[in-house]
Amino acid sequence: MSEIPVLQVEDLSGGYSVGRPVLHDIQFQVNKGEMVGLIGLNGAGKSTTMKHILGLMSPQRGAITVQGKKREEDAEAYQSSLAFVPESPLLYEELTVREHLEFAARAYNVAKEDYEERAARLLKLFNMEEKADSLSMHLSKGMKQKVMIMCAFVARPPLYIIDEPFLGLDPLGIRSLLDFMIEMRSQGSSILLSSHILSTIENYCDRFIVLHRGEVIAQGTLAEIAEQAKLPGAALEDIFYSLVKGGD
Ligand SMILES: Nc1ncnc2c1ncn2[C@@H]1O[C@H](COP(=O)(O)OP(=O)(O)OP(=O)(O)O)[C@@H](O)[C@H]1O
Repeated sequence: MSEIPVLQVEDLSGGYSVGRPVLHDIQFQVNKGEMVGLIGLNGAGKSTTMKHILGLMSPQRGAITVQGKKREEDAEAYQSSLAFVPESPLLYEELTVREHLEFAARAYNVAKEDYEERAARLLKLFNMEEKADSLSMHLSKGMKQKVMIMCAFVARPPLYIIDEPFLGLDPLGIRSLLDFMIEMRSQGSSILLSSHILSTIENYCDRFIVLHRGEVIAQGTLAEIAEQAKLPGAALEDIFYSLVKGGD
């Protein structure tokens, strides 16, 4: 028997006002231990899809399940199964980096020893040891983004929802993030990642979902979407360009 998907989005339609959906019958899943890239032009509906998954918006039609459960069935279990890294950092100005990590660990009921080990490793990996006791208002933009990323990874939920994480990160930070995501995936975590940096995610994601004007116009492995675009062997950027042009 196959395992239930960690995330299942079924026939999702939704948007910001009733009668004017931005998303139309979105259908995809993320399985255990998979990293899936959500790609699309500005305004395609990537963040709106993520807001629905996070429970910040309610579907107008369709359903979303995380580990087989809808948010309405058990909001606490649903919410603790996922961590979100937003596109723009949202931090408490008067808290230090370490206090943010502690706060995240407490919210996800992480045991003290696990927290200490994870926090030390993340601070080192993201080159933030020297800033651990700095207030977040004294951090650079990229450092703030690193705090959001570290808070998600300190929690270690089964599912990560990561919205355009590379903007503002330096090349070392990008590499650290990619390596860490690979490690989490190899330990069975699932990741839904949106990014415009197609050449970066091309070699890291197991599958891709191409959103265009609120619809999924293609999905599958690189080889599968290349087939759908009739461009076997092409790079993700060329496949994407061709699919989006064809979708207009
Ligand atoms: N708060 C909002 N109120 C009304 N409409 C919105 C709101 N946020 C986004 N939209 C609309 O929803 C559609 C999808 O936007 P969304 O932010 O999901 O796109 P995106 O794929 O994440 O784009 P980007 O790559 O620019 O981040 C767009 O038409 C946008 O104008």
